[in-house]
Amino acid sequence: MLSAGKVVCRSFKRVCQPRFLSTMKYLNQTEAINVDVELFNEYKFSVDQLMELAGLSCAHAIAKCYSAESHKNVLVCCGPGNNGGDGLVCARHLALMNYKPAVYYPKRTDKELYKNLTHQCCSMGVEIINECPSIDQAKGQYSLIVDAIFGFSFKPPVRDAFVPILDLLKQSGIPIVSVDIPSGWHVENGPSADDIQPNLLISLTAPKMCARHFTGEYHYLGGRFVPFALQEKYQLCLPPYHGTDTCVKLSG
Ligand SMILES: NC(=O)C1=CN([C@@H]2O[C@H](COP(=O)(O)OP(=O)(O)OC[C@H]3O[C@@H](n4cnc5c(N)ncnc54)[C@H](O)[C@@H]3O)[C@@H](O)[C@H]2O)[C@@H](O)CC1
Ligand SMILES: [K+]
Repeated sequence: MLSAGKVVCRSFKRVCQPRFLSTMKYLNQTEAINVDVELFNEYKFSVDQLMELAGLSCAHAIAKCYSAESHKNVLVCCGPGNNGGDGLVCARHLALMNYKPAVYYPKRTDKELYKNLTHQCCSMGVEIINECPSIDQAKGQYSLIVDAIFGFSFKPPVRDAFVPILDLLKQSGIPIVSVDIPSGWHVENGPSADDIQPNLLISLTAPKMCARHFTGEYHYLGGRFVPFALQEKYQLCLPPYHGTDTCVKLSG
């Protein structure tokens, strides 16, 4: 039985995975919001449950692409919404995985969950920086930047408070890891000419339409929490995760 299972598994990977990749759904903004609402309202997940799994999967995807030895110092930029929350969780897990993350969180959300996530980072020795670093400071200190500024609820144009940090991401040349959506990109139409170009994109739940325009090195899917019935309802055709992995490589 075991060897028959292995054969099925091997042929599944070889024959079926490319089919999944070509039929995988890329969600528009409304579909992304609807899946989100359904997870909370129908399946009764709490925000912090999903955020923990999302942020953990981001830390795992980062570790698969950039080792703590070669990319120890990581600047994690967090925005005001749940994408920023994923960033705070990711920073905490990176610290546990022997990276040295620092968090830049310019517009803090006045909610218990975000206060707790920030407190956890502080208590675990993650530096919280209050000023947006200059390009020279960033180049001297960080070898990787995590972009957890805006996710699927972003509506262009970028408001003034976030222009300096997005300029840093555009101009520093430090590799960028974008969580769910490259910040500043239109969620459906993708980037305009001067938008950031991440090296690693970690789509969460299912890729959004803008991910079709991603040309960076690695694309991963994380957020392994979507119930099979919900995957079927939205015909997500997600690729199979391997074993106990929390993320799966889509390209790279
Ligand atoms: N089920 C899901 O789909 C899950 C989603 N999660 C994360 O949640 C994200 C979505 O979170 P949210 O809906 O809170 O939204 P976002 O985190 O995408 O951003 C919303 C925040 O950004 C601000 N904002 C929007 N447009 C702006 C602009 N042009 N300039 C400046 N600020 C702007 C809004 O005022 C709001 O504070 C996803 O992308 C993903 O990262 C995960 O935490 C877990 C599960
Ligand atoms: K982002």
